[in-house]
Amino acid sequence: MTEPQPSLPEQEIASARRVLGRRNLVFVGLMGAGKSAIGRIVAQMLDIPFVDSDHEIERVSRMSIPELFEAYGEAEFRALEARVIKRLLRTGPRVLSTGGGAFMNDATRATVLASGLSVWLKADLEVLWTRVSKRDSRPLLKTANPKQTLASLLEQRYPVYAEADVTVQSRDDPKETIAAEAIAAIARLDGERKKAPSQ
Ligand SMILES: Nc1ncnc2c1ncn2[C@@H]1O[C@H](COP(=O)(O)OP(=O)(O)OP(=O)(O)O)[C@@H](O)[C@H]1O
Ligand SMILES: O=C(O)C1=C[C@@H](O)[C@@H](O)[C@H](O)C1
Ligand SMILES: [Mg+2]
Repeated sequence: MTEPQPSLPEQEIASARRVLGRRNLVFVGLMGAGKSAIGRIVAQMLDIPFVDSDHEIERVSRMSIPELFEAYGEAEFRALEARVIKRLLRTGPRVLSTGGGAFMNDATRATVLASGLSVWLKADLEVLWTRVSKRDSRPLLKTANPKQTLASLLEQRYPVYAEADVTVQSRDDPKETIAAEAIAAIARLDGERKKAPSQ
C-alpha cells in the first residue's frame, strides 16, 4: 500500500535535486533513528532510487547481518560494509541509507563527505530504545544491558555523526514529516550556495 505523502512544494524538490546533482544523499545515525524508513520516503519524494547498505550487504553475501557477525565477526562485516558503500557512492543520484556504524569508519566517512551529501538523523535515547527494543536483529545490542550499550554508542558516535552536512531531528512524528524536513534542509543549501559568491 502506498502511504499518503504530504505535498512538498515543487520548488523545494527541485532545489533539493539541484543541490544533490549526481551525488548520493547519505543517511547516517544510530540504530533506530529511521535511516531506512525515512530514506525510502525521501527517495520517493525526490523520485530517485533508494538503496540501503545493510540490505545490499545481505544481498551480496546472501546472509543476514546477524549471520555475518556470527560467522565472520564485526571486523569482517565492517570491511564488507566499507567496500559496498564505496561502490555505491561511485554513481548517483540516489538515496543511500547506511548501517549505524558505517559513518564511524574513517575511510567511509571521508568518501561520504567528499562525494555525497550526508544527513544525520539525530534521535534521543528513549526514542531509539523504544524502536530497537521491538526487534532483536541488531548484533551489537546482544549484551547484558542493551539500553546501556545503546547509550554508550550514542555517546561515542554523536560527535562523529555531527560531521554530517545536515542534521535532522528524528522523533515520533509521522515519517513523512521527518522526510519532508530532510528535503527542506537540503533545499536550503541551494539558497546558501547561490548567496555564496556575493558574500
Ligand atoms: N518517525 C517515525 N515514527 C514512527 N516510527 C518510526 C519513525 N521513524 C522510524 N520508525 C520506525 O523505527 C524502526 C527503526 O527504523 P529504521 O529501521 O528505519 O532505523 P535505522 O536507522 O535504519 O536503523 P539500523 O541502523 O538498525 O538500520 C522501524 O520500525 C521504523 O518503521
Ligand atoms: O550501529 C551499528 O553498528 C549497526 C547498525 C545496523 O544498521 C547494522 O549495520 C549492524 O547491526 C551494525
Ligand atoms: Mg537501517
